[in-house]
Amino acid sequence: MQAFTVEQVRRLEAAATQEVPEGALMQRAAAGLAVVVAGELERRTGRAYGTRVLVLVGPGNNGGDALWAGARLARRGVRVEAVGVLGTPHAEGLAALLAAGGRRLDPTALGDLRRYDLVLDGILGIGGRPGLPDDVADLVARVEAAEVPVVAVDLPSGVVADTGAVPGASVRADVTVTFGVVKVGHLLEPARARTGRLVLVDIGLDPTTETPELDAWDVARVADAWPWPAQRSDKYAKGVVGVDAGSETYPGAGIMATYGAVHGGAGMVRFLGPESAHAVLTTNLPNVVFADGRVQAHLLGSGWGDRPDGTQAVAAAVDSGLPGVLDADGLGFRPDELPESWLLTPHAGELAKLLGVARSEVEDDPLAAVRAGVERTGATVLLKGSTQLVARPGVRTVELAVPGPAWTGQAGSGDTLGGLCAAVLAAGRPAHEAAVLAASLQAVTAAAHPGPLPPHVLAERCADQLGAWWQERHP
Ligand SMILES: NC(=O)C1=CN([C@@H]2O[C@H](COP(=O)(O)OP(=O)(O)OC[C@H]3O[C@@H](n4cnc5c(N)ncnc54)[C@H](OP(=O)(O)O)[C@@H]3O)[C@@H](O)[C@H]2O)[C@@H](O)CC1
Ligand SMILES: Nc1ncnc2c1ncn2[C@@H]1O[C@H](COP(=O)(O)OP(=O)(O)O)[C@@H](O)[C@H]1O
Ligand SMILES: [K+]
Repeated sequence: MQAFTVEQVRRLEAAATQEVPEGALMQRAAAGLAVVVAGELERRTGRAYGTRVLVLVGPGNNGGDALWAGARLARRGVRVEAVGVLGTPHAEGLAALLAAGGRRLDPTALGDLRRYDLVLDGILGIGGRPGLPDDVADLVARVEAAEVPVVAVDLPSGVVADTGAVPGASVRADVTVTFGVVKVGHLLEPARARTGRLVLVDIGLDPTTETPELDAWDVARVADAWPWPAQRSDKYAKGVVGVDAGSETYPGAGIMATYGAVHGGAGMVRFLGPESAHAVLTTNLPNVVFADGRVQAHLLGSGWGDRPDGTQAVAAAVDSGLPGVLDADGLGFRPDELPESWLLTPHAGELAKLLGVARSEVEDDPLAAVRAGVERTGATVLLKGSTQLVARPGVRTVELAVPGPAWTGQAGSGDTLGGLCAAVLAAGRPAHEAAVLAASLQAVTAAAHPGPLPPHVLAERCADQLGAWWQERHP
């Protein structure tokens, strides 16, 4: 699934408007919206006829969509009441609603919102500036407290369409019906969680003229793209990972990273980390080798702490000409320039440090931050967290891994993810693909095994998940 910016959507809409009569796009949007709302009413109450819908109407075309959809619903016997909450409502939309038997209410006459079966959020769409005025925020809070299902028109009002930021109050939608193309904010947290189920209505836009901002992977694409071994692949064809991770202070990081590399399907793992980790690895992963030797991909940095020879260790691995993953503390030892075949795996705090900005700056605009990470280092960058973004040199479109549950956010998950990435890299895949595939595998596995599983246990489940995908493909 691809997502676009507001500026791009405006261009696409302008191009489409040349081809059709005035107002046609809004009519298509309203028609699609009314179908989804009617379906939602039927699913929740068993019928649409006789149900009550409250339409919150802002000053722009987003309110227009909502009012025209309200008119269609009113003609089907839905009792539609509209309330203007910002500026002056779309004149033709309001007239259409009233003509279809809908009513306009004064905001002061709203009363108990629990009498409504559904609220339609037509306050702000792609024309919205961050932040809702206080009285609107109060009303939105009342809707949430009343626990009435909400369908958002195009975007949940209050979220930032181009970044996914939610700087203040915003609508929390159960369903968002968007038009033409998906917007960036639908897919990035925290706005993603406020979007609910996303429904895309075709209004005749042609997105092929624009370069997508985001390319979101889904599970089937991940499973299809996984570097499955060929029948004759031996351990070297699958790829050898050299894990130089952990330290005497943090031996666990090296162990977690090794679990990731083994369970991500590496043909062999050479462990080059601290000796204190050897006994645990020998007991639990006796296939791990402790001798130095040839590898197809490096993994460095997790749990290094303040390693005295960190700079030299990274330089030697990069100079080998092989691809690699540089994680956590290793990021501080990177050379000024890295090749695209090296994957950096910072979380928001680490990327902020790398860029010399506040963590909040990364969190408020992760797309810009991950691109800046590439610009700064020359490497491929995986920004970890609740939404995991991958950017690489010379490519505008940022890839988005399949998201997973928040359970994964615990110490050591990043270390195992580094190992999973290195396994895919060793199999010969480019760094950006290794990042998306590994991050998605971890997320999909966590979703299938909810709960606070320790990262090394989750890594074992990753191997099971790969096995399940393999079986689906080889029945
Ligand atoms: N274009 C097309 O072809 C199609 C568009 N479609 C629909 O149109 C929607 C976009 O419509 P839109 O451009 O009218 O913007 P919209 O989001 O309704 O709001 C703008 C108004 O809100 C105001 N305002 C903004 N932020 C505010 C704030 N924080 N607090 C207070 N006020 C604020 C802002 O005021 P201003 O910035 O001018 O001061 C302006 O008056 C789009 O999302 C989709 O639903 C579909 O029908 C398909 C065809
Ligand atoms: N809210 C979240 N939802 C889903 N996954 C998350 C969330 N927060 C973190 N994660 C996952 O957990 C990992 C934690 O990585 P990181 O912070 O580097 O941990 P560590 O360095 O302790 O191993 C991330 O890569 C991501 O995969
Ligand atoms: K809206």
